[in-house]
Parts: sequence; structure tokens; C-alpha cells
Amino acid sequence: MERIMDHLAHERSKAQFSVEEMKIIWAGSLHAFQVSDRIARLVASDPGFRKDNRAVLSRKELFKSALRKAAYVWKRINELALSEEEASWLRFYVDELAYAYIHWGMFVPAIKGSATEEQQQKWLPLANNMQIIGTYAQTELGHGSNVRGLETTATFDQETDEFIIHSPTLTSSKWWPGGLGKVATHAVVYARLITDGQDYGVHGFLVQIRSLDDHFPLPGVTVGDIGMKFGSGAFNSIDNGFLRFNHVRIPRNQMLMKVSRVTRQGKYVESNVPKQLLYGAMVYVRQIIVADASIALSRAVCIATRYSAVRRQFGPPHEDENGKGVETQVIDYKTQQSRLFPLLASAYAFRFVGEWLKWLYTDLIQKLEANDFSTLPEAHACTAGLKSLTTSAAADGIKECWKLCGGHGYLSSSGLPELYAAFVPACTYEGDNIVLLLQVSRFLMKTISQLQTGKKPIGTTAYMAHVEHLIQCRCTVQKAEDWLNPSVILEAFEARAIRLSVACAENLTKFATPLQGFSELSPDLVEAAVAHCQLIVVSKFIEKLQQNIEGNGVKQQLETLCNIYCLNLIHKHLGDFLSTGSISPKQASLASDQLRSRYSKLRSNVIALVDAFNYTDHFLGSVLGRYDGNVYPKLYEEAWKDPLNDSIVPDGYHEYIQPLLKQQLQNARL
Ligand SMILES: CCCCC/C=C\C/C=C\C/C=C\CCC(=O)SCCNC(=O)CCNC(=O)[C@H](O)C(C)(C)COP(=O)(O)OP(=O)(O)OC[C@H]1O[C@@H](n2cnc3c(N)ncnc32)[C@H](O)[C@@H]1OP(=O)(O)O
Ligand SMILES: Cc1cc2nc3c(=O)[nH]c(=O)nc-3n(C[C@H](O)[C@H](O)[C@H](O)COP(=O)(O)OP(=O)(O)OC[C@H]3O[C@@H](n4cnc5c(N)ncnc54)[C@H](O)[C@@H]3O)c2cc1C
Repeated sequence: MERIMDHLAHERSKAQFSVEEMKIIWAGSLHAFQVSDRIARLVASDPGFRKDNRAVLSRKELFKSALRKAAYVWKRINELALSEEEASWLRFYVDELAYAYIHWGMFVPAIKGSATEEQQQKWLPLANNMQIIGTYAQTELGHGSNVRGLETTATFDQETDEFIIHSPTLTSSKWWPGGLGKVATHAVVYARLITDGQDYGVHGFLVQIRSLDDHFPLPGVTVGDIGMKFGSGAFNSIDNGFLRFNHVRIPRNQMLMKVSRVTRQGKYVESNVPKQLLYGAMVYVRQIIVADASIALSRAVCIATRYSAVRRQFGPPHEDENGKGVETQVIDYKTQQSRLFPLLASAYAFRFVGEWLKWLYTDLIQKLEANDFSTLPEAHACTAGLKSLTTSAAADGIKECWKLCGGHGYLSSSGLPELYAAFVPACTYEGDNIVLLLQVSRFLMKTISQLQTGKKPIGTTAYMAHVEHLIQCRCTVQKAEDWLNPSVILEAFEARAIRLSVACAENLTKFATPLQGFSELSPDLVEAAVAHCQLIVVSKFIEKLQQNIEGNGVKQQLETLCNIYCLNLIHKHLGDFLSTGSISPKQASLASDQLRSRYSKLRSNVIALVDAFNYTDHFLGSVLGRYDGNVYPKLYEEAWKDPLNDSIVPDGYHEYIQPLLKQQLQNARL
């Protein structure tokens, strides 16, 4: 036991940089670090937020426990008079999915984004004080991705000045909204607006669905939970629900009227803001999900890295720091490094691109407030594309981390199965990842076609202005060290991205209609979108390194991580880089040489690099990822806690095992 604890301490002593300074870089600022650190400790030390029994709770117990915690969170927020920032850290570290995620994450943003000032003044105080609990009811049984295909109707009745909300078919039943099944009192419902017999397409409406007195569904409302979801714990603490309306009436002023409105006379009036602002809540949440992806991936990487330093298998006996003969730490196997270190680098890369995306979103909101809608298409493409890229990579990465921990990774107590089950739906919710990449490719094709009209591409597409150079340029790498030059890396990624996009644009012209071309070429378009999004992540990592980064050795570690992130992408997508002629086979081989050498350079710092995430053992929720590395005794202790070990002879022995054994005995005697 002592040896293992010493072992991680020894790993920490090998770090070549200031972990404390890296913690600040990871958090985003000294202030963010201090607040998040304080709240993380507060949560970890409060028995009311215990979560180690989650995997063995039944669905009903789990749901009730999530309700209890959500109420307790609200109580603590008020008792401690926490600021909005502190409150959101508290909800984050409690780490239990409940209705509050949707209430704060989607219901409130949807009101802020789509309601008029007057409507906000009425509804936001109620929502902010949790006097009403809201959900975001967009998806239906029949349609999720195709929002324009939603079937719920909101028909204006001029006589009573009301909308009649109705579910005309089974497939129009709302299906999936979080917090809807058993908790929400109100919902932002997306429905087809019909007035004067004309269908004006999908709009948002604020609808009360349950009584504020006894919590029963209001007349005409049928509502319930859609059932168990993948994995134990995970998303089963939340009540994703179904909802049907039978001619439910709401006042006209509960249509969210920022984008367009219906007058007392039933006239449909558009405002001067683009109709896409109706989807504003999705842009907001997608940007949050990118930050979430870096957190989910970094949790898994932290667990797998610490455990890989503790775990030993095979190898010529080494001498440890005390001169004892020991086997090889699995982290020293090159295969383990080549699977794990790129994930560590990705966690940092996603953190920085998430930080940038937050800035982009804030900038968008400021511009929208000034009636400048020019950056909306780019913000939509960036949030959609990066949500897709980072969640797919993080979900795959978490699964890889569990395999990197061998058999013990499969145990609930490793924390990895639940983390995976809780995170993998991020590839689907808030937009299926492929559907979102197709949105990016649509934006890219539009940008390319506008190049011919002389329109200058901006922001993340600015590189497209150099299309002629990027189509012709040749990568200058001659030796492995040349791959450490950021401008060489950037040019290779730009060349690959633009060549894939231009090839798609050229191929699209060969089809009878753009629609047919888009459909036939969609796999290629998705690859072009991935290449563009990876370029964004690479360029934002490189930009981060150009900032003033303080702290002993911190910048050097980030440079190594950036090199690993980029070179590993080249390695994984070699087909693209070679087929587009962005690099040569010889240069690809030099990139692999450089990648191997970066792994060796990173090796002594990896434990400190995961310590910089500053995750408490409570938040990690993993025996394998414990800070002290004391894995084996704790695994043994956890095993004893399983309810099956409550009795020595299991329940069912007398009914099912004993008769069997006795029967065999009789047979043997015969
Ligand atoms: C909550 C906290 C988060 C933290 C996470 C933690 C825990 C998670 C807990 C719970 C889960 C949380 C939330 C999940 C909630 C949901 O899933 S809500 C449902 C989300 N649904 C979707 O995302 C549906 C996906 N579909 C779409 O986005 C669109 O309908 C579509 C694919 C874009 C539709 O395409 P289409 O019909 O062709 O286009 P349309 O005519 O509708 O639009 C045309 C133009 O509008 C542009 N555009 C599309 N979307 C946006 C947007 N969001 N913003 C700005 N602009 C947009 C589009 O590019 C077109 O532009 P053109 O210029 O005409 O090309
Ligand atoms: C855990 C969870 C929580 C959720 N929470 C909410 C919520 O709070 N509120 C809410 O309204 N919704 C919620 N949803 C619903 C979610 O937003 C949708 O499931 C999601 O948008 C995907 O839509 P879909 O289910 O219709 O998938 P589909 O579109 O049916 O996807 C099925 C397959 O078809 C493919 N596909 C679809 N369209 C195309 C296309 N044009 N081209 C190529 N391939 C295509 C997809 O890639 C996918 O492989 C939640 C979902 C989950 C899993």
C-alpha cells in the first residue's frame, strides 16, 4: 500500500513545470481557479452530496436522490448567498443530472433568447426563483433533427385571443425533453404556428403543463417518463419525458415573440431579426457542450493516467526509487502512451477551443444586441461543428480510457462506465453529430461559392482567402524537427481542409441539382467539415501558445501537448493529408518520428498534467483515479460494499441453488 502511494508521489516529483500555474491556465484565470477550487472542496466535504452509491440504486431511488440533491443544491445556494457563477460551479461539481440542467441550461436561455423584454420581465423572475420549473420541448417521437418537420400545432383563435396547442398524431408527441416526465411545471414548446388558416412554420410557445398546487397535469395534457436509458446511473437520474396536448389553450402573449409575433387580429408579423434566432438556445448550449466535452474527456484521462502509473505488468524487473525490484508501469509501454497521450493533449486542446468559443458566443450576443447579425452564420457553423467534433472525440476517448485500464476499467467503481454512459448521448442531443457536420459543410460550400463573387471570408474561414496558394503549396518539412514549427503545421491543416472543400465544391457541380449533389456527396462533405473543424482546434491551440503564458515550464508543456495533438491528427487522418498532396509519404513518416519523440518528452509530466485539472476525488468518483494512487486496498474495500456481499449466503440460495445441488447429489447416488 505504502509503495503505491509513494509511487504517485515520485511521479509528481518528476514534473518539469509548475502545476499550480497550470491549474490557472486550465481554469482560464486565477479568479476562475479560486472560485471553482473553493466550490469543489465545499461539495466534496458535504455528505449531502455523496454519490458513491449511485450504481446500485434502483431507478426510483436514483431519481428521488437526484430530486433531493437538486433541492439541497438550491438550499445551499440560498443559505450561502452564492453568486450566479458560484451557483453554477456548485451544480457542476454535484455531478448529478437532474431537471435543473434543462431548467438553467435550456429553458431560461430559450426565454432570454426568444422572448420580448416584456415577456422576460414576467417569466424570468419566476424561473430564476424556481417558482416555476421549465423544460425545452422541441423533439418529437417522429422528428428530432428535422426541426421543420415538427407536427405539434399552435392554432390562433382570434375569438378568445388564445393559441390552441395540439398533438395531431402519435408521432407529434414530444419525446425526450429532460425534466419533463415527472418534474417540469412549464415548457417552451416548439409548434407549427397556424393563423388565418396559414402555416407559418415552427415557433416557440410557453406552456404550463402541471398545476402549481398539486403537480397534476393540467386538463388536456398527457405527460410521463420515456423509460430507462443506457447504463446504470448516468442519465437515469433524469426524467426525459413524453408530452401530448389535446387542444390546450394558452394566452396569445405566451408565444415567444422576439423573432415574430401574432397581432390581436391574428396577423403574422416578422420583426427585423433573422428567424434563425429562434434556434438561439441551441447555439448557446452547443457552446457549453464543447466545454463539457473537455471536462468529460479530462476526467477519463485523469483516471486512466493515474491508474496507468500505478498498474504494473510484465517487463524486466526494474528497481524502484527504494531499490526494490518491480515490474514495468503500464504507462511506460509505448502502445499505452500512443493511445493515452493524444487523449491528454485533446483534453487540453478542447479546453482552449471551448474558451475561444465562449468568447465567440459572447461577441455574437453583443453584436446581436446592436442589431448586427453578420457573425450569426459563422457562430452557428462553429458551435455546431465543434460540438460535433469534440463530443465524438470525447466519447471515443472515454471508451478508450476504460480499455486502457484493463479489466478494472469495466468496474463501476472505476467511474468510467458511468462517465461514458452519461456522456455518449452528447453525440446525439443538441443535434446529431453528422447532421451538424452537414450544416458546417453547407456553410463551407457557401463560403467557397462566395469567393468567386469577391466576398472576403472572415473569422475561421479567413484562410480560404488564400485558396490559390493553399491549393498549390508544398509542405516544407525535411527533417522531423521541422514538424515543431507551428506555421508548418498550420499550413498543412489549412491545405488539407481547403483542398477537401474545393474538391467537394467542384464535384457538386457535376450533379443535376445541388440537392442531389449534397445527398450523393454527403460522406465527403462530412470529411471536409471535420478537416475544417480540426483546423479550428489546431489554430486556437497555436494562438493560445502565442499568449503571455506564465509559470515555470508551463508553456513548454503546452507546446508539447499541442505538437502531440496536431501530429496525432496527421497520423490518424493520413489518408486525407496524402491524397490531397498536403504532405508527402516521407513527411508523414517524419511526423510519426516526431510524435514518438514527443511522447517520451511528455512522459515524466503526465501525472502533474492531470493533477492540473484540479479534480477532487469526489468529483472524479473513481477508485482507479484516486489522487493518492492507493488503488488496490480501495478496490477491495469497494467490492465489499456491493449489496450482494451483504449476506454470506445469497438471497435465492434456498430456492434455486440448494435444490439443484441436492438433486445432483441424489443423481450421483443413483
Ligand atoms: C443544458 C446544459 C448543457 C450542458 C450539458 C450537460 C448535460 C446534458 C444534459 C441534458 C441534455 C441537454 C440538452 C439537450 C437538449 C436537446 O437536445 S434540444 C433539441 C436539439 N435539437 C436539435 O439540435 C435539432 C438539430 N437540428 C437543427 O439544428 C436544425 O433543424 C437543422 C439541422 C439546422 C435544420 O436544417 P434545415 O431544415 O435544412 O434548415 P432551416 O431551414 O431550419 O435553417 C436554414 C438556415 O438556418 C441556419 N441555421 C440552422 N440552425 C441554426 C442555428 N441554430 N443558429 C443559426 N442559424 C441556424 C442554417 O445554416 C441555414 O442557413 P442558410 O444561410 O440558409 O444556409
Ligand atoms: C439524453 C438525451 C437528452 C435529450 N434532451 C432533449 C431535450 O431536453 N429537449 C429536446 O427537445 N430534445 C432532447 N433530446 C432529443 C435530441 O435533441 C434528438 O434526439 C437529436 O436532435 C437527434 O434527433 P433524432 O433523434 O431525430 O435523430 P435522427 O435524425 O432520427 O437520427 C437517426 C440517424 O439518421 C441520421 N440522419 C438524420 N438526418 C440526416 C441527414 N439529413 N443526413 C444524413 N443523416 C441523417 C443521423 O445521423 C442518425 O444516424 C435528447 C436526446 C437525448 C438522447
